[in-house]
Amino acid sequence: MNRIITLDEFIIQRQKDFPFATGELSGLLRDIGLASKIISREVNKAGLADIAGQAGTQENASGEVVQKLDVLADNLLISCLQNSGECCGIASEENDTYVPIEKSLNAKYVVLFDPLDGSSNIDVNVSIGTIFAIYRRISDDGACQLNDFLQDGVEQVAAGYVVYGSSTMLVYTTGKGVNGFTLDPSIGEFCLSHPNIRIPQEGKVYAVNQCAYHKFDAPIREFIDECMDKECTFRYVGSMVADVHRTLIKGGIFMYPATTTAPKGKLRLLYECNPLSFIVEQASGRSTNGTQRILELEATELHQRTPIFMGSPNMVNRVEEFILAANKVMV
Ligand SMILES: O=P(O)(O)OC[C@H]1O[C@](O)(COP(=O)(O)O)[C@@H](O)[C@@H]1O
Ligand SMILES: [Mg+2]
Ligand SMILES: [Mg+2]
Repeated sequence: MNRIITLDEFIIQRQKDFPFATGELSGLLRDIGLASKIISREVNKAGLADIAGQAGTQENASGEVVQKLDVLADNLLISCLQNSGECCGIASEENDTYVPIEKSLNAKYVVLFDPLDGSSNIDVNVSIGTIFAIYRRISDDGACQLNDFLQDGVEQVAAGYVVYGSSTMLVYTTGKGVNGFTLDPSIGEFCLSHPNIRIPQEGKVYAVNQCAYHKFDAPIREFIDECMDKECTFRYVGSMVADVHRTLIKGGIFMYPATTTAPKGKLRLLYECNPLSFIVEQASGRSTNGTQRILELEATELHQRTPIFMGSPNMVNRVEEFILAANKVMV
């Protein structure tokens, strides 16, 4: 039998890569690993009455319907992030504003997350996920401040996602490559299954909400037309985590462009786009809003949205060429 490397063991091993690390980040990653195991257990019961369906008539900060599992995952992450005492505050897609962690107000890190991504897929038993980003606080000691959360994506210290699919997988980066761990339910441990993930440089799969085709700008439609002419494969789960995970492993492009009805796109910069862009770039892929690198976009509000194009360099470069050409014509 091959030697099993658990997530906890891997995190401890990797601490050696950071000579001045004192173990705080490792504590946070372990907290997130624990929360993910509990969320995974609950997701596996998603069809059962007390977990299924909407959380009353509640809407989140973006005006979207909230599912019971969204609330459960949000609460679980907040409570597990208090374990190690290394997190001074969190910001979540489900909360209007950031939440200081009273027990560890002076801690060094803040964590931002989308507790359950793709939640409209819960009730139809399709893959969903959790996305997280960790930043070093920039304010002095004491309660965290808004600017601790409004940092550029390039400042991320670590980021990752968990996909609750045919198996549960946790994938993360601390800026030195990307590694993936599969949850072995029989021992309750995430085990290293995908070391040093690299995205295929030449992809042939495109993922986009094709129904919105007529609402996209002309260059995006031209790119999609070209994908169809070239007989690229089309895949779209409708859970960003699952679509990006497939893109990372098989290559291709995931896009959520601006539309005439959502001129800033749908996906959230801080909770979805930045962490997944950090992972994709660390796996040698690319991520852009069409004209600018996602990780360099200025964050001005917690629930900011951005269009996004991410994945294999050949396909991201190509969609950028269409956008650039259209912008030149306009000038
Ligand atoms: O239904 P659409 O417009 O294709 O949107 C799908 C996108 O919305 C999301 O579900 C939004 O995430 P949440 O479920 O966390 O709100 C993404 O995961 C997905 O990529
Ligand atoms: Mg989401
Ligand atoms: Mg969500």
